[in-house]
Amino acid sequence: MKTSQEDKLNILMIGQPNIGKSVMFNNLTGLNISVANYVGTTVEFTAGEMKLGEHRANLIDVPGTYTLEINNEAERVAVEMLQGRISSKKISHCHEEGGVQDFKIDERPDGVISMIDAHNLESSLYLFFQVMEYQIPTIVVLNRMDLIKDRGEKIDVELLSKRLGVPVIPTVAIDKAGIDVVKEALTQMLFTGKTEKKTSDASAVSHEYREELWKKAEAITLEVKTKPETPRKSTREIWGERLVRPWPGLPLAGIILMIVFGIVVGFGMSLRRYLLLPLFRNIIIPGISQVIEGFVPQGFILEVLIGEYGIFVKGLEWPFTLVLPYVISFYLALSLMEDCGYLPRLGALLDGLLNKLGLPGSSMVPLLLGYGCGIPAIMATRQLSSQKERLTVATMVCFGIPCVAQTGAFTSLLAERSIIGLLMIFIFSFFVVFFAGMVVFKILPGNRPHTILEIPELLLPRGEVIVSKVWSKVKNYISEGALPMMAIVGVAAVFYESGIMERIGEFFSPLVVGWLGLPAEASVPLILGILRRELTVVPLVDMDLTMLQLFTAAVVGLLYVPCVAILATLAREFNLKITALILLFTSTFAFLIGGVVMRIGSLFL
Ligand SMILES: Nc1nc2c(ncn2[C@@H]2O[C@H](COP(=O)(O)OP(=O)(O)OP(=O)(O)O)[C@@H](O)[C@H]2O)c(=O)[nH]1
Ligand SMILES: [Mg+2]
Repeated sequence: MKTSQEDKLNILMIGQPNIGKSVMFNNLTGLNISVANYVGTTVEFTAGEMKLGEHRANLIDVPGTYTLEINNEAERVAVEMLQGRISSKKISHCHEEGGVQDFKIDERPDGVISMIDAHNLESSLYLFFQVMEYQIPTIVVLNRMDLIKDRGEKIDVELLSKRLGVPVIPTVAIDKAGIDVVKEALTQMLFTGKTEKKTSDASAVSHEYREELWKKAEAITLEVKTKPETPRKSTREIWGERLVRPWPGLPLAGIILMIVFGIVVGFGMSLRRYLLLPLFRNIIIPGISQVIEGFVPQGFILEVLIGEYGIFVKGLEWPFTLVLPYVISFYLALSLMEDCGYLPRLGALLDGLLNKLGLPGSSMVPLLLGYGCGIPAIMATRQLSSQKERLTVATMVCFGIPCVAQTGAFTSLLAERSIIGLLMIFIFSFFVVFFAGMVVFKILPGNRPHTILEIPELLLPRGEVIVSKVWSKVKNYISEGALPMMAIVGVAAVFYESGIMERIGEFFSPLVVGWLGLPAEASVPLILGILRRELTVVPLVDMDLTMLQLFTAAVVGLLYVPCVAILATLAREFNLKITALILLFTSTFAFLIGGVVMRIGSLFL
């Protein structure tokens, strides 16, 4: 085995989507990768190190797949992984200290953890049989045993193990139950058992063959599973079903979304007003300013550091008091919806609407992720089954879905002046996204493939998961959002103090002043916005704008180009031509529609 960690063995964890692989991965490696209650959380392979007694091994969390028949990108890479033909770039290797490193696996893995969902035994077994064809030493982890108990069902684990011919370990990953036994079984398989690898390229996927596998899975399920005499449904299951039916699902969805909006805006605003703003304005910024004044003489440098637009004034105020409160409130709301399994239910409810665009309900997840950040959203489109769907959803995300930082900026900009204005921006965004999706889907060649929407269990959200998710997003925002924003403000401060900003303003003034009706200084955010999306909006907070100007600027900011990081993701996931087209169309439409909004608005306001 040639790996970058020469002496370590590589173990793949393979199973269906949303059955707890990533929770198990975190338990086994002590790392903290993202977990969510919907299909397709893991779109990249993640590798981490696992201690097995005195040995160490690499564990690789493979994104969930239903089969190994290469129906989509995730399945293709899973197969390449089993065959040991994967390029290093696709795997992010996490360390306990944090950080990600390139990792390489160019031979067949040494072992497989085939994760099986106790709750969905039959279809899990189908995948298991396909994994077994690669003839790699395998153990089965039978997860979500708690859900079986809820229903009053039983699984004969010993008999299952006998039928499958490999060790089967029952677990409840979220309660860390069974983890030690999994480690023990792995140690046995890898270090005391025979790990000889036979070569095999399993690709026998004829129709008859698949039928045969299904029959086998069904027969074993019938044999090992006992159902209670009077099948009972848990309250969770009953509500899980109610929420996807139009009645009472739709009205409840309305209420839930209002609550979410309330949490994001209300909680975020209170955090800003009562905690972060006073903290930064009255304590942190004056404190830093005092220290800097102590040893930097009056002049250009002092102005860049602590002048009106200085690095330690706006450079702290914008990221930490304008955006951070909403990063916290948004991820709190999203994590709650994610963890309890509500997101895909929303997808199912809106399936009809999405179908009108030609999109499956499952595209709801990448679209909603886009409200956090466009990058994971574009990556999550990998789960969609055709290039046409992927591109449609990616375009929708780029065109009109504000990222969380931008939402924070919009809220700070508009909510205090007019909640209706803020709501209108979101409704407007919704229409733009819908329209962009419809047009792109029409233009692109290809048919609508048939897809099935997977609805996960409705689960009670757990406090510690929510806290750890929000915390990891906040850490991520500080290192990848706030610090770069400070640096950009620093550069802008140099331009501002040296008078270059004014000249840039003059240059763009026909467009910004003449067409959009904004003051000349508003061209600055448009330039900064290419670097970070929220910067199209944030600087406007400190300008003295009318309501119509605010709204126009917000519309331009919303439709304006995606930030550089998203452009890079687009280029990587699709290609340069598509990236360039998206860049061209977003910027053209932003100015075009911004001007039109201003003209129509001035008729009324
Ligand atoms: N009831 C119950 N829920 C579990 C268990 N293990 C995980 N979960 C929940 O199942 C959901 C999915 O967990 P993940 O670890 O993200 O699933 P995954 O298999 O990695 O999913 P993909 O990355 O989409 O393939 C989360 O909400 C978990 O909290 C378990 O043993 N019992
Ligand atoms: Mg996962």
